[in-house]
Amino acid sequence: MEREGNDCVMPHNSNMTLLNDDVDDDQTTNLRSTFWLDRVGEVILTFNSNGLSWKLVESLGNVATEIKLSDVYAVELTDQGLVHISNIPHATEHLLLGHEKKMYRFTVHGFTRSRSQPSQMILAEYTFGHGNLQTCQMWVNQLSASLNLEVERPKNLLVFVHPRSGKGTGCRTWEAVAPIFSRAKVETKVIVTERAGQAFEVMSSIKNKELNSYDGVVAVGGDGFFNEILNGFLSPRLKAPNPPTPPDFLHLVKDNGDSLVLDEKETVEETSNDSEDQFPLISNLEQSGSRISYSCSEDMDPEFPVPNERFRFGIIPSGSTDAIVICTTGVRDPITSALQIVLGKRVKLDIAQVVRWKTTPTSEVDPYVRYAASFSGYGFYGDVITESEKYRWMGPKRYDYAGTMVFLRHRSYEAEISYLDVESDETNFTSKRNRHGSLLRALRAPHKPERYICRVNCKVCNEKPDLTTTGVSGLTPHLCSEKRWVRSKGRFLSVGAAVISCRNEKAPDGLVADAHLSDGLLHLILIRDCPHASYLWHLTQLSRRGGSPLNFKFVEHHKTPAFTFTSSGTESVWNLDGEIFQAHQLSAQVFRGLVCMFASGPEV
Ligand SMILES: Nc1ncnc2c1ncn2[C@@H]1O[C@H](COP(=O)(O)OP(=O)(O)OP(=O)(O)O)[C@@H](O)[C@H]1O
Repeated sequence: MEREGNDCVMPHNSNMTLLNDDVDDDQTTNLRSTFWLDRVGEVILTFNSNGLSWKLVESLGNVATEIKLSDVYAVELTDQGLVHISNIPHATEHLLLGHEKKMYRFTVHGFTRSRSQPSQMILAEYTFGHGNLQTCQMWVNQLSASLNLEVERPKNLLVFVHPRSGKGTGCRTWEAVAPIFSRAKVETKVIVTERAGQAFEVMSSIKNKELNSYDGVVAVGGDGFFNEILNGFLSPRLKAPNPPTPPDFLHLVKDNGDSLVLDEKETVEETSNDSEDQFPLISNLEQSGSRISYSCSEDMDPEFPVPNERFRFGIIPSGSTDAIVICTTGVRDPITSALQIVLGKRVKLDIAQVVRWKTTPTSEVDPYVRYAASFSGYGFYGDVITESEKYRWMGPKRYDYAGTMVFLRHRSYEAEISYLDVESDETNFTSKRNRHGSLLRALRAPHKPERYICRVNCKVCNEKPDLTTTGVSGLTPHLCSEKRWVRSKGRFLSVGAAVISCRNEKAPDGLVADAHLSDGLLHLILIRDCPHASYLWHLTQLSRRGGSPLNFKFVEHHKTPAFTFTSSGTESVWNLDGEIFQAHQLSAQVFRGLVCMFASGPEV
């Protein structure tokens, strides 16, 4: 057997770090053996609390290659088979010559990161060969036992696949990532939908007991499909009060004799306060006289607490826009999504509650609640989604076509919007927000170029909410008082409320570059009627990385936890997470970090 050279080859795009022997010796070594690493050569393999590291036996240097246990998603004992045993730099030559040996083997599955796109995770596997089966088995047992201690990782998932989403590749996308789940020993119950609304029905009718047997739900599809699953989950389980509204808005609704309208001080029955520690803002509802309650159906199906830290949502992108997955994982990549799911990543996501009071100007008041994870938009956005439905056969290109058609029409709409003003009152941003000067600046100056971008371990999102500040669902009566409501009336080309930045391929920085995944604020963007050319300029800025789409006189940008909308005309089409939503009059609020995603946030 030839051993030539002593260089160690780092896998392409490796995220592995270099260790020297001194560092290694400081760790408690669990195992150390000599193996043949496929395509590298004979190595000394060490397993310690840091993870796995290996070093070529004949290496003159003392560097080793390492992979952290947290970056390993599976370990498998493979059949006896061939291992390429040649050392570098002549490996290619030997591989071509078929320099290999039959051995017992085990494979460690992990990932590396793309150099050009740090959020993108690339599958990596390392196959170690040994003459003794028991040695391989012992390593596999030890590594598997350590992986089992990673309690955040899911074991059982409900997976919905939308076969027709995007370019109609939902099933193929799932087939491409399914081996990652089986290698990681994650059980999956897969439902391939046959029609719109099916995932909603399954999620809303599934018994809490069964839902509890899953660690989460995965959507293989686009934003609209995720929205459907989210609504199916929340609609029967989250009993939250309606959004706060200005007094005249409520009167308007009440005057119409609607008995379902909750008074702001009315208390919804509560059965548990488990969420208090994890979601202080949401538990703060109680302080404002309103409470979240959990459902408990008549046949004594156990309650399912919402919010719920354990139960998470995953998205494997296969849609037309995939803005939610880009914002939560950093890329539009099924492999990255699958890895973040099996590795048990977690990030909290704000959810907007949108209550439609009237569908059309003449319809009866009939409150209807929907939830949105990314965006709600009226005017231009509603028209584009309506127009695009006519061209579904075009696939994702329908949005370009519909967008152009709607832009050319240049329609504006008369409407009245009221929003809770939390930006102008500095006394509200006490304690923590004051201590983070940059956060305060980011809240005060919507048009300032300085942007505090949401990223992995985001300070803004992780900031413990201050109960005296603006709170999402924890709005105090003080914050909802009349003087806090600011009214904007006129003709608008569009009215938009972004929950997250909504980054996508058409708008690389998103609609609002400095929006956060869970800061408890909506970004209300009002585009007032303006010349066609000015609007084009705004749209052009949206499509450019580093553009300033909000820096126009005809654009209003308000960070707010709640707003109301009343159309003064007959048009009533909204776009909720990419789906049509008819609403002549609505109110909305955001719940901070209401759901948890299997994602780590973007590496920007
Ligand atoms: N089997 C199915 N056939 C037709 N429509 C379906 C099916 N399953 C789900 N849907 C619906 O299709 C809609 C769009 O799904 P999805 O978001 O995955 O696709 P998309 O191409 O990205 O569209 P969008 O851009 O609207 O998000 C969802 O609202 C969902 O309810």
